[in-house]
Amino acid sequence: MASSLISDSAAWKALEDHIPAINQAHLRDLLADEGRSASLIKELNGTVLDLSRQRVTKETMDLLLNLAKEANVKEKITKMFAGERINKTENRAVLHVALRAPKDEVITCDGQNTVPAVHEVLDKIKAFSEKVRTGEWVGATGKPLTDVVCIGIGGSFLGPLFVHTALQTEPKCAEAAGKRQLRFLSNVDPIDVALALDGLEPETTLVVIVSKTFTTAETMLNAKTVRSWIIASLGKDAVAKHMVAVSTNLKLVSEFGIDTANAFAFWDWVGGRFSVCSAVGVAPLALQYGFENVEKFLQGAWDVDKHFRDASLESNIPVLLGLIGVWNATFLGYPSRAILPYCQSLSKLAPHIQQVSMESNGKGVTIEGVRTPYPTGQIDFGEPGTNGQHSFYQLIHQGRVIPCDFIGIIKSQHSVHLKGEMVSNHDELMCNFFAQADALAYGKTKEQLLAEGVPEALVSHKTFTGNRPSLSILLPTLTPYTVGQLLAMYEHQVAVQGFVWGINSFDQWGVELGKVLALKVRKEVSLARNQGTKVTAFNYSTNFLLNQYLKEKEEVMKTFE
Ligand SMILES: O=P(O)(O)OC[C@H]1O[C@H](O)[C@H](O)[C@@H](O)[C@@H]1O
Repeated sequence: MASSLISDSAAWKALEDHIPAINQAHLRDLLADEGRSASLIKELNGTVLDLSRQRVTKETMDLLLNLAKEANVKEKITKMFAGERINKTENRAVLHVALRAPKDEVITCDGQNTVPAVHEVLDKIKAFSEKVRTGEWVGATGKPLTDVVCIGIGGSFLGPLFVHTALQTEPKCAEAAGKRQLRFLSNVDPIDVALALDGLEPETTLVVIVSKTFTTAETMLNAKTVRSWIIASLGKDAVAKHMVAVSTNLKLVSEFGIDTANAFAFWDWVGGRFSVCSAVGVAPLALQYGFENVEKFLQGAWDVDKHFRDASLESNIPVLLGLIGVWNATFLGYPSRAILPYCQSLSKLAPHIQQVSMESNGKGVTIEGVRTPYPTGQIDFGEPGTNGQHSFYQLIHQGRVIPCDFIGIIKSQHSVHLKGEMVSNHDELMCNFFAQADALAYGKTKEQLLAEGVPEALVSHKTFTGNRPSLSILLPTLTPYTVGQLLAMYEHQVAVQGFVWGINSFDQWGVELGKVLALKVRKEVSLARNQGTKVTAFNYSTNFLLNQYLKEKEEVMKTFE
């Protein structure tokens, strides 16, 4: 197939030609047009998306939609849902949507309906989690397993952590969790092992090893370390009662010593960073919050999936989000995006979306392998508001332009209103949510400052240029259902961006080189430690640093087995 670059298309050129017109317009003026604002506000099952503070006009949106047509976005969505192998470099389908499809849906891959297999695993998790939660499944000494430690990294960690953090303060979920604990062990740093196991007893702990491949070095070393912790206290036979696994590689699970009857499968058509709705997230979350709550989370994601699959481009929320992302990152030249939830329970949203977005779209070539002459991907970061306001917002207001995603919740998980205070605590938080978006858009002019009597010498320091784009997402509540919606909106936004850029959002070759080099370093470190020799295998700097590091003999504080 001849490779064609989207940037050679007339639709792309029309957008480039349109940039000067947008550079003439200030958000202050654009926001005065109420019709424009109304047309940029969308709603889906109670969740509102407001794009009116983006640097776009009706013409921009039309041109972006033309670009989506030129890039065959609709066809690509259809191919994704049809189970075509759109992840060409790995020859895989991309079917995380099948993970949340209800039983009566048909989503095929290689002529096979995937939905029954998905529900078979869900049923297995339901039965297992209920047994553990009710105490029918006990540990080696007959005690119920009240604490769960999940071992996994990357996609086998960030999604479950995000959802867990969002649900742990939700009243119904908190009640369902009771005194149970869910912890995560991801980093191969032994400090993370110490933190994850601190205060836990092996006899009441269930370990869930989560790894798509079951070969990830960090996860395997952590799994072996925690297995030793269990064996040291309860003996070898305890492993079957205290360790279960989630993986696509059941052969390696079994070789590790885990009975595959206690393993929860998923499939190669689920990418790691899109796997939170598979057993990767469902197993730990069902253990903590009960299966019914996790079902509602899947339902929220599925409702957005259906909308993404069926809605026209013009009214399709993930498509619009994706187009705005492309417009900002590629055409307006804003390489970053800040994810700013005004909700402490969403504190792990940004780290999760970082992987979903940056591992997916951080590519330098098109799906046909041609170097992209235009920038792709976004640098994502974020913190909950109001914390971020007292940290990095200075740069966002007066330094570089960073498009912001503001996420607010209408009804808090925890309402407090002190007598005598003008507003409730949640209202106080949300006042900031509303104020920040307008502060960025409108800014503050020299004239306003002078009228306020600001001394001349300070005027330029206190001036805000404004015209800084943001979008607002308003969720009615933060429940398993809306967390599912939010997740799917971001997942599909990322896919749309990749579809437009013409890249493969579903592979991650960029993580390989470092892993391979680490193997070589490991070999040299082991040799040097065992033989007391100096490292000479690398460049001057690496040899120097390694020898400096190896000078000190490590004092091992703990050895198991
Ligand atoms: O689930 P695993 O096979 O252990 O993989 C964990 C992680 O490994 C790599 O870093 C990949 O880049 C990630 O996409 C993946 O999520």
